[in-house]
Amino acid sequence: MTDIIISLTVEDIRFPTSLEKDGSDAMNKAPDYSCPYVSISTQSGISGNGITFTVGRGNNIVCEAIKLLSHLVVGQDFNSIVKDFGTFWRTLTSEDQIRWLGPEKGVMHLAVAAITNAIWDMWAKRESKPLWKLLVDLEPEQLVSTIDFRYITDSLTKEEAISILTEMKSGKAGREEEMKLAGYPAYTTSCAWLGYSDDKIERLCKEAQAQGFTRFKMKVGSDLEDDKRRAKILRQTMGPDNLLMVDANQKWEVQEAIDWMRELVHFNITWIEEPTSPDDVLGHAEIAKALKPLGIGVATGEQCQNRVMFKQFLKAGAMQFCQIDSCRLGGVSENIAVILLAKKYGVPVCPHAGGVGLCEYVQHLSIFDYICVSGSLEKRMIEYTDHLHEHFETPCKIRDGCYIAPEVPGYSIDMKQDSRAAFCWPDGHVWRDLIQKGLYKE
Ligand SMILES: C[C@H](O)[C@@H](O)CC(=O)C(=O)O
Ligand SMILES: [Mg+2]
Repeated sequence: MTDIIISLTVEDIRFPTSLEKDGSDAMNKAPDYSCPYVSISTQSGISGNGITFTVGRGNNIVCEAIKLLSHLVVGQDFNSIVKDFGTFWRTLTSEDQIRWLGPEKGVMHLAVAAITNAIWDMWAKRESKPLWKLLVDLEPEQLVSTIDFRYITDSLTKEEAISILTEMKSGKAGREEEMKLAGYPAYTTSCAWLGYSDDKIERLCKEAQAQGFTRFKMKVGSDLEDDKRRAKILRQTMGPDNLLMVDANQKWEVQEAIDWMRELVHFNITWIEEPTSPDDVLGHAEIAKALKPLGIGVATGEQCQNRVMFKQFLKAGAMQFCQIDSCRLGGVSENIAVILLAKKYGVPVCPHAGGVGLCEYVQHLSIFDYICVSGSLEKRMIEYTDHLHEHFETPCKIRDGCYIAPEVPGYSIDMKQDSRAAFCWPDGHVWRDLIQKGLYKE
């Protein structure tokens, strides 16, 4: 039986997070967490929502890119899509003329992510399962059929992917129980955005510890003396045994990254994230080699364009922590491809979640990773940021510093109608007020 997709709409939703410097870092000094919000529905009345993430200006361009792709979605049979998701995914990334705008990178790939995330949400809702559970219950062959293996077969074939998933069937039920009871370990970035004062960092770190967090990330890269002072505050507040990660958001040259991190080494740092350009595989490899004797790994991925780039980072020893991004990669299927690649190369996956809705999303991916692919929590944790959860119908839940497995069907991204109306750019009343006060320009 067919179930034709009859509509795809997109809204430009933005939050004025830059007013409080929430989300600020060395490269993005004043981000306004934003998302194109896609809604898709079928003739039988099933619907799904999806987002991708931007930091404000340009969100409208991604909305336009989504509209440009919509003719490839509307009119398609939803049941046929989920039967052969990989083929459908390729139609979105390989449209004869639009492909020139990527391929599989930048604005067009963000658009693919929003659309396919919405379709996965719709699929999970139809099965009355949270997305992670849909993934866990799919047979290896069907799960693998959602992936486009083009350009990665030299490193991971369909057959290898199926055998990884088949081997990991053993112990799945126990791991699923564990995720429901104890959850997946998290770290918080929310104490130490670059624009926060020293007092605020100390206060937020204490509050986060009281909530059960033992792992923290701090933004670095603008001024070395500032970084040392802030790292000292954090270390003193969190104590010597808790984990500290730092994130430079692409600020440095390769040698500069190595030198800067040598200056911070005595703060006992687990990883340096995005030390340099996200495209510089060999540069990352050089940094990783230099920092290995200091016990510091390199983490990257939030701006890693696609599975092909991840393949190179993983093969070159250029990332010790693989930071998949639910909205930068082309949705769930491409994230699964990278999770499988990471397993093959023995690199732990620690998803990026600094942005609106990303915590809601990546919890599903990591829980699936643990149950079906890695089977391990060693060196693995999901980022948590404490912003904007109140706008979602089913926000992620953190207990004792861990994400608790979601129970509600879908991909946890339904945004409240009131929030969408208030924060719609530029006509939502929140934006109208801010524009009128002269704080923003249309
Ligand atoms: C602009 C975003 O807030 C970015 O700083 C997030 C990020 O790098 C992270 O969460 O990691
Ligand atoms: Mg980062």
